[in-house]
Amino acid sequence: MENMPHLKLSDELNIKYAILPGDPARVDRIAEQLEEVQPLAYNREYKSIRGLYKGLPVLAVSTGIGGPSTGIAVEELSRIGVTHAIRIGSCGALQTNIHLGDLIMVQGTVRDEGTSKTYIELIYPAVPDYELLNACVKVAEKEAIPHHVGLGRSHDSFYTDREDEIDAYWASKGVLGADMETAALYTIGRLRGLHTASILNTVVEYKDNLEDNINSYTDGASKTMRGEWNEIHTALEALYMVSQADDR
Ligand SMILES: O=P(O)(O)O[C@H]1O[C@H](CO)[C@@H](O)[C@H]1O
Ligand SMILES: O=c1cc[nH]c(=O)[nH]1
Repeated sequence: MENMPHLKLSDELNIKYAILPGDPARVDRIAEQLEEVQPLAYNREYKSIRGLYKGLPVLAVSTGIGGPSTGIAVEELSRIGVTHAIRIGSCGALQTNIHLGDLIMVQGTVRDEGTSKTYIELIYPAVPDYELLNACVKVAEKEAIPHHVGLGRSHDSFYTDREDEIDAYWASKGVLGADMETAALYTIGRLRGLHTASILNTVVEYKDNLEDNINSYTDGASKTMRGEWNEIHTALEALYMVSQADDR
């Protein structure tokens, strides 16, 4: 048994399926959709619980903000035997038809961050596992959950003097939304043989005030909270679907 230095989890858990919020507070809201929940660890930004979804053992672990902490989480999860991981994040939309609480299923993401670059050159794509993302899309379609499928952009900064200009550029290239962790998850996950997907809940509409929206999100605005419930539900259903197919 090896206890991971950051997550403080070991392979004794023997759990293959994980959902990964950025925010540790989201772990408690994931718990509301699981049964037989057990707290596991809380070290730095990494808060973890285990629970059952329709009888399937699932791990929920927060990854913190940005690529570096996400990269560490992906590495340690892979070392303790996790094989499938879905990020349930939040994002700012980059298209005007995407509204608060809409989900973005990230089909590929622009690697505009530093962590994935430390692993492999930028010509390597940041893409999800096809089957896992497809399972997420099928759940959203079946349950009429508002969602969009397309490209994301993962970045490392929030408050530079060029944010509007950068957003306008990527919006003009058809990118749907921006987060900070999907590129590290997809790139490092794939290099380590993990099946990954990323679902992002829209907490800022395009051309809205970023700080106002983030604040209203933390205050529990209903559309974004509904989006969060939907992304957790979608990820859990998708993991369950894929686990059933793996068992056959
Ligand atoms: O809500 P999470 O999952 O943390 O995701 C988004 O929110 C944080 C920024 O506010 C960044 O981590 C970004 O990717
Ligand atoms: O605009 C936003 C909102 C959340 N997360 C981001 O990365 N950008």
